[in-house]
Amino acid sequence: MQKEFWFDVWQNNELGFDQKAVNPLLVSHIKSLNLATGDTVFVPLCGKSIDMIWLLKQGYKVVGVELSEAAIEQFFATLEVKAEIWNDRSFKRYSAYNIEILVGDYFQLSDDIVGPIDAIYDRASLVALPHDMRLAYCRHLMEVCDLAPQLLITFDYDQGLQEGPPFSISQNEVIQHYDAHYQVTLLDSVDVKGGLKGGCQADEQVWLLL
Ligand SMILES: C[S@@+](CC[C@H](N)C(=O)[O-])C[C@H]1O[C@@H](n2cnc3c(N)ncnc32)[C@H](O)[C@@H]1O
Repeated sequence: MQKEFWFDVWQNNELGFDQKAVNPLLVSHIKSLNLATGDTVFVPLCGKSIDMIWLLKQGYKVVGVELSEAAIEQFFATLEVKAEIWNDRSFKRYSAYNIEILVGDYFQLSDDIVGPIDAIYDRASLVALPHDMRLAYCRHLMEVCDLAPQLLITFDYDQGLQEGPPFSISQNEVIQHYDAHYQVTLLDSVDVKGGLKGGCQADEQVWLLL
């Protein structure tokens, strides 16, 4: 998926992935990360996810990265907070009380740009990328976050029935990406109500990486 694809998605408002309510798997399983108030959660490929507002309300700091500045302008409008904005190397940094969003290319991040991270929350991020980008995405995530614990949400469905994104990620694939570095546990698997994109049967799965 090239950058232009995502810029078009935001420009054309094709936001089927954007949730109107907080992800129930996040709410049910955040406790598995054993976070303390004030800990920092990294949200890669964050879009304008409402889950970030929920994380802030739980008392966590949030660091996100997102290609689309339009998404981040919409996010801060929803949050009803005015961000300070400045240029930080190849990123535009949007900053307000407990939240920092880096607008730019995830693959250009380094650990000193991201800062210390206590946990990673990946929802609709790994699954947004085609197979050839996912290996680089996972390696980069482990590098910039120094193997911080992770809550990962994926979809598992018959890729032959429907094109991504979101792409189907099998149990084997999660293990291939992360098993050498983390203890990988499948916490829950739920049927997507009404199917994915209004049709295809799919399971939404939540993984704990410790
Ligand atoms: C499917 S959306 C998911 C957004 C968010 N995680 C959510 O749950 O709503 C994927 C997002 O990744 C962003 N994105 C794709 N490639 C990126 C990259 N290389 N760097 C930063 N953001 C990227 C897109 O602009 C898009 O907002």
